[in-house]
Amino acid sequence: MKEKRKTLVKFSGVHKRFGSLQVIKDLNFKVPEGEVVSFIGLSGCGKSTTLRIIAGLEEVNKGTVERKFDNLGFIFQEPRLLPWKTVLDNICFVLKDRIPNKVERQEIALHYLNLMELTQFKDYYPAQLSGGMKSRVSVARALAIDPDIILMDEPFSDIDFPLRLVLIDSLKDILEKESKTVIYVTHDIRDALLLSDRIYVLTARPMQLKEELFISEEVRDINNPKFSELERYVINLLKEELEIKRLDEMRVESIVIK
Ligand SMILES: Nc1ncnc2c1ncn2[C@@H]1O[C@H](COP(=O)(O)OP(=O)(O)OP(=O)(O)O)[C@@H](O)[C@H]1O
Repeated sequence: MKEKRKTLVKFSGVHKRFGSLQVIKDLNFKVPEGEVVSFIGLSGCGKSTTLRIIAGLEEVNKGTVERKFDNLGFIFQEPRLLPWKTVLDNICFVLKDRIPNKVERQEIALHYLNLMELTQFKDYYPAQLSGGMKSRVSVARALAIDPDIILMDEPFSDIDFPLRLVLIDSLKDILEKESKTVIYVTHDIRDALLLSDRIYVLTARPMQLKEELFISEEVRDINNPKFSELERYVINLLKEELEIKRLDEMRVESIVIK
């Protein structure tokens, strides 16, 4: 019998408003330990808000949020690196409390920089890096901390697709080997299909779950015809949501014009 995994995050009937703007409406989902779970939805639907709620940075207006983890790593949409420290030192800095030995800290940092194809830039300062390189440093930093759960908010959006494939491959390897739990937010369907065990497709705002998809190892391969089939399927789900959003906007405009 398959071992039942512990649930690290569970949303039950969650609602979130900013003033009069209802962003999340009756959202229900769970994130089991050891899974990579992606959230795919249109821009502005409420994905980052959901991550911020999981991280305890936002309160909800209604519903319950269960969090069964002690520490988390948060990779924000904009990489938050210390500008006065080199790439290597940015990572060593966050390891200070856990790893007292400096050489050991550097070894861990270099291991994750290598995975993100950044070894040759270890002595650069953040201002000398491109946007995509900074994002990769923030991914390496979150992995190095070894948290119970990692929240990733579109970390690869500034990176061209061929390099993204290489990085996603490295990331997949390490996530599998170390059985990490990850919540990955993106509007790139291919990233989500390549990385995830489970995908939550979201509706346009107010955000709800539109569909839950389980992705097998076999499908997580860009050369598998089932990959393209599933990609088209998700594109169509999002197109439906775009239509609904447009109709809603037209309705609001016509009310304003009246
Ligand atoms: N602190 C806030 N105050 C007011 N409105 C907010 C706040 N944070 C987010 N919003 C609004 O909530 C909605 C959802 O924002 P959010 O950043 O969660 O979307 P998203 O799905 O992550 O978008 P994207 O994919 O473009 O990053 C947006 O309309 C945004 O303007």
